[in-house]
Amino acid sequence: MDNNMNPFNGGNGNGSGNGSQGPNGSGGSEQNNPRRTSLILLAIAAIVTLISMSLFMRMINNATNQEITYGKFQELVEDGKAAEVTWDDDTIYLKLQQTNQKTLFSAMPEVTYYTGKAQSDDALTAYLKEYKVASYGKDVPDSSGLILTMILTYVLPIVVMWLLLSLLFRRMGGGGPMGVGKSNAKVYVQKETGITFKDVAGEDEAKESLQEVVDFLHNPQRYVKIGAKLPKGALLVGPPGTGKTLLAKAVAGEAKVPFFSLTGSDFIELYVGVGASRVRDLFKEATKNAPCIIFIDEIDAIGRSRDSKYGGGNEEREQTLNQLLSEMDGFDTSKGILVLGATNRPEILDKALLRPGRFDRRIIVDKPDLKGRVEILKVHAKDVKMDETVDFDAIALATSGAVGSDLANMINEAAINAVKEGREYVCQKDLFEAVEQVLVGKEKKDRIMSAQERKIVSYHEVGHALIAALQKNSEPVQKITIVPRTMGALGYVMHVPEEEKYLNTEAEIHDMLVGYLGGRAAEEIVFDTVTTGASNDIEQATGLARSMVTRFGMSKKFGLIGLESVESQYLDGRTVLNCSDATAAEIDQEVMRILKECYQEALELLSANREVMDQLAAHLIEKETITGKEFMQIYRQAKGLPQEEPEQTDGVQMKAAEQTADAENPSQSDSGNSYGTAPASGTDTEAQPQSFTPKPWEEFARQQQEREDSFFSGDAQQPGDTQQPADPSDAEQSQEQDKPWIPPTPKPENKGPVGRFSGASLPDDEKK
Ligand SMILES: Nc1ncnc2c1ncn2[C@@H]1O[C@H](COP(=O)(O)OP(=O)(O)OP(=O)(O)O)[C@@H](O)[C@H]1O
Ligand SMILES: [Zn+2]
Repeated sequence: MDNNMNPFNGGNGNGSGNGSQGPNGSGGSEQNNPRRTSLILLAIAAIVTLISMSLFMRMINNATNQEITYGKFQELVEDGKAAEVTWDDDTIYLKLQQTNQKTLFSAMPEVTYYTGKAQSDDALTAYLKEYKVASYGKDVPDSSGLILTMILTYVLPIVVMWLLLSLLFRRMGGGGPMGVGKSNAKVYVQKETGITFKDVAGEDEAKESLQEVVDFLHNPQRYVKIGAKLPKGALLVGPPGTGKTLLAKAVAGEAKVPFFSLTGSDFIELYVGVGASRVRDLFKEATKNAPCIIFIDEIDAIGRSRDSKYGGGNEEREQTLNQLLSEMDGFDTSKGILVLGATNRPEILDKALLRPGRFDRRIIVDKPDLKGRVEILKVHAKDVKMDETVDFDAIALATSGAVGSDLANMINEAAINAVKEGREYVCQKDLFEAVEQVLVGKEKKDRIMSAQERKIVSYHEVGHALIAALQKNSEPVQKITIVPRTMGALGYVMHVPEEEKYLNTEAEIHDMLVGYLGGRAAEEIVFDTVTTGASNDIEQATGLARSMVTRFGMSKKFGLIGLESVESQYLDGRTVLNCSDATAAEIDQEVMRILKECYQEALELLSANREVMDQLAAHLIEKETITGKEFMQIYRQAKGLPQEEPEQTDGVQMKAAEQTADAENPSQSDSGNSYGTAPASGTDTEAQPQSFTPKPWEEFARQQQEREDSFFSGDAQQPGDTQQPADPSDAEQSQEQDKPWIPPTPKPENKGPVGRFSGASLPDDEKK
């Protein structure tokens, strides 16, 4: 529920395309060993075969050859029983006359008799001639032919078999029959990657803790002299795409030591025991190369808790983990081996892995704040040509909740957009477009919507925007559009916060809820019927309202009770209820009550401003997209307010930023009317954008200006609290891209809901 609100958490924000994975170094020396072993093995196999073959041949020989005395030989010859006699240097061989009689044994080979040769060749020839026995001197069959046959018959098949097997094993990824269990760790020395702390923007605290480690690797003696020990391991923890892998590489780069990089799943193979032997191998190799860094990415793949709650009980994984635990105990840190791990799910790691002496440092690599985002944008914009309109502060403000990989992706999209339009420099408009692309997808220009559907969507979006404008606590509207997007939104309202926020007040959340429901309220007022387009709004509103009840202690009925806790704070922010079924039913009632009240309020606000709404909608239908500035102009005019920009308000009122967007997606079936050809599908609704978390209060002033000049600085997001506190729940609707999201909440203090959407900027002045 709630957690999902945060679109950025939703996983779309994951890694940018840059290869963030470990480096592929050259295969190290370990390659040679398997090859040598294979050769030795082949030789042994051949020798064994030959020996056993020759033994076998000798046995057959023994059965067919029989030694006799010389006297017996003479007797056989003289009796005329000999059929043929041959001899070599010192032996005479004799075959008997065939008996013609078929016996049981006739299939047996003929027996050859042999005896020592006592005469010279000539004498023997003469002697045999006398008895008319056929004779051939030196005509013994020579055994070399036999050996050749043997090789062809027996050794060749063995070799062929060996080759086939090796091929098979290699296919299976084991590096030859003997390669199973070798670690795939690639050694690469930092020079090759050239990543240093400078390439990692934001994340100053994480860099600081890692800096100490680097220093230790540089001068271990200094620490050893005092008696300090290098931490054995440090665990980098944080949401996907925040730069954990990048940081690990930067540590190796800064320390200029070899860097062994593996992913947790590299250890696990088909056979039980392979993982453990890979771990052993890895540490052996690392010890040889000390000082060095071992980096295990996605360590949860092997470090998952051994109890069954998180899917423990896998023999291979347990063995691998046990081996890792004992290796980490075993190595001597004064040699300078540091194990870095990275994970998005620290909560599922085995406790034994986290205790001091193993991964004793936990380094949080969280979503970047406003300043961090500006820095990340700058790092990635280094090699991109930008013109003078580019203002990273405005982009950063609009992307609260975005992580490093999202921002890297946005810069790249912007550059691609500029090229598409034939420009040589990237301008601010490209960047904002890229932000929207990442949040809500590209414009879907080929979707033709019927006039009626366009009208419905316009009123729906205007409903959201107008509520924002009428409320005090909403974020300013940056842009309203009814151009459908590929991620499902049929239209959306983008809000940009005036400043990054870490907390949301109850009033802000309430206004946010009313804003979410404003789209549906507008439909009901104007068309007397409702469509499926509000599904995402409803989902967002429900999640937010639920978090108010279960996590923020904002319901009178329940008071300050924690009814839900967040389970995976860095990934989807999933929550679990910790209350009885009866209470769960009451929670539902309470959520329903809150939503009903908010909807009622939205209906009242919009009904009271029906004319303004009609004017705005007419304008939107005609233009398709209007900026926040245009929106405010029409709004003021319709309300008879002075046109100038309002002053800034004091910092106090911060609005959470959020955007509301809605998507409408109507699936036809549902209530939606099916007017249009468009396939609207429900999908639309949901495109969720990612949400970024909001940030601090810096810069109020700036924002307003930006707003004014907005090219259109739109943005969407609401800010929730930035850091983790927030809950997700509040996130806004996804569909529209504007969702606010709430960040996961780690710290209690901050949990705020997240941003709100709607706030029109103007309202302040005019406040309803
Ligand atoms: N703080 C940052 N500074 C500069 N670039 C960043 C930063 N964070 C992320 N990036 C960009 O995002 C890319 C992906 O980051 P990285 O692979 O380090 O994320 P990760 O935290 O390891 O993610 P995962 O948990 O999904 O493995 C980097 O290659 C880099 O281009
Ligand atoms: Zn909506």
